[in-house]
Amino acid sequence: MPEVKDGQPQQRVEKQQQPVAEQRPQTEQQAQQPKTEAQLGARAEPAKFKVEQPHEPEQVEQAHEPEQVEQEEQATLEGQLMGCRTLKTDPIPAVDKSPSLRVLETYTPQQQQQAQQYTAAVGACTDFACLRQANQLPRAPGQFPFPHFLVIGFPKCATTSIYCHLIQHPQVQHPKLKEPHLLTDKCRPSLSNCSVEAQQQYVVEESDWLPEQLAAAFPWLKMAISMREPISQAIAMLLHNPGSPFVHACEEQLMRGLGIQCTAEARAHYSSKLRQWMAFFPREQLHVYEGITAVDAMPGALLHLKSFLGVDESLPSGTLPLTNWKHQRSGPDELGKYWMLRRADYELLVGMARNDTVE
Ligand SMILES: Nc1ncnc2c1ncn2[C@@H]1O[C@H](COP(=O)(O)OS(=O)(=O)O)[C@@H](OP(=O)(O)O)[C@H]1O
Repeated sequence: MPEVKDGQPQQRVEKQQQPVAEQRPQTEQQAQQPKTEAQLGARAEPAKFKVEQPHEPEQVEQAHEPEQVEQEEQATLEGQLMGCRTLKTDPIPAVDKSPSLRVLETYTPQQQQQAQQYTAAVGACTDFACLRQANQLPRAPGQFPFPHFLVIGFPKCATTSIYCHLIQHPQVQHPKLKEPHLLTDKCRPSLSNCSVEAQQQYVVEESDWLPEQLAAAFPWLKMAISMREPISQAIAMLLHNPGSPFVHACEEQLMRGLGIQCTAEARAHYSSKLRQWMAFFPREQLHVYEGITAVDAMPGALLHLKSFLGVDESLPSGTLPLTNWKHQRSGPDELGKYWMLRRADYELLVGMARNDTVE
């Protein structure tokens, strides 16, 4: 999970070089690869909710020459941006993150020491109990407790693009992976029982226990919740992996124009999930935004998101990249056969969406 450092130092000691293969968790192969049926099924289930979770604490790096550190940081960023290409051939341009480090110069030696000690303590943790203890340490001005925010679901609501945008923000300390899969059902029923090893098996995207546990462990946490107009969200869910048995099972309905039964399974069921998060987090810590996938609404939605997170709204840019879109994952021919949406089917979908909204 990105840790926002509100105008405060990005601790270079937190950076850890990885082998190139590990640096590219969201490469085209991985980010754009169709997910397995189990993954798609899990997303489609009403009880599931996608969570971008806290990143594995990074180890303290050995001291390096400043030039070498700079080169390594640039290489790391380029590695991460590999999975954030707008199109297969157009990488998102890297931005200069150095201005965020200048705030260090305004700190007194004691504040610098506090900032470094806090960052090192948090970075050395391998479980939630340790993290809770590290968060008792004094922090430098502007230094947020860690983790500061989560970007949570819903699936197919441009979360990859949001990750790609935020990892370039100089005030955001981001996870190495977009979805680190840090929490697994081995954590149940208590996050404090989790070791980092256990947490890495697979995500528990379950809103029945997670909000309560997270609120208890990190009461300051801010939650950004991305939503999308429900019809295109459901269609995107269905076409996440056109070659999958899940889609084949629905093929007849899809060929008729996205049959109601299949689409019903793929729906996000926004309200029931949101209710569970709202039960445990105060409203001011929840930012629910929709329309970020709509051309007209995107700039405003992006500004509001960054304002909620407490970071400079103008950085790294005012535009959300377009990543992980269906035609990038599959050829247009493969998808094309599913685009014969008839008026009657469309009206059924609208009716379903309206019911969702009423609910
Ligand atoms: N900037 C921008 N504008 C408009 N639409 C956008 C943008 N960025 C991502 N998207 C669309 O978001 C869909 C992918 O969402 P996710 O990355 O959250 O998908 S995933 O759940 O992580 O697989 C995917 O939707 P579909 O193409 O309908 O599948 C993307 O096209």
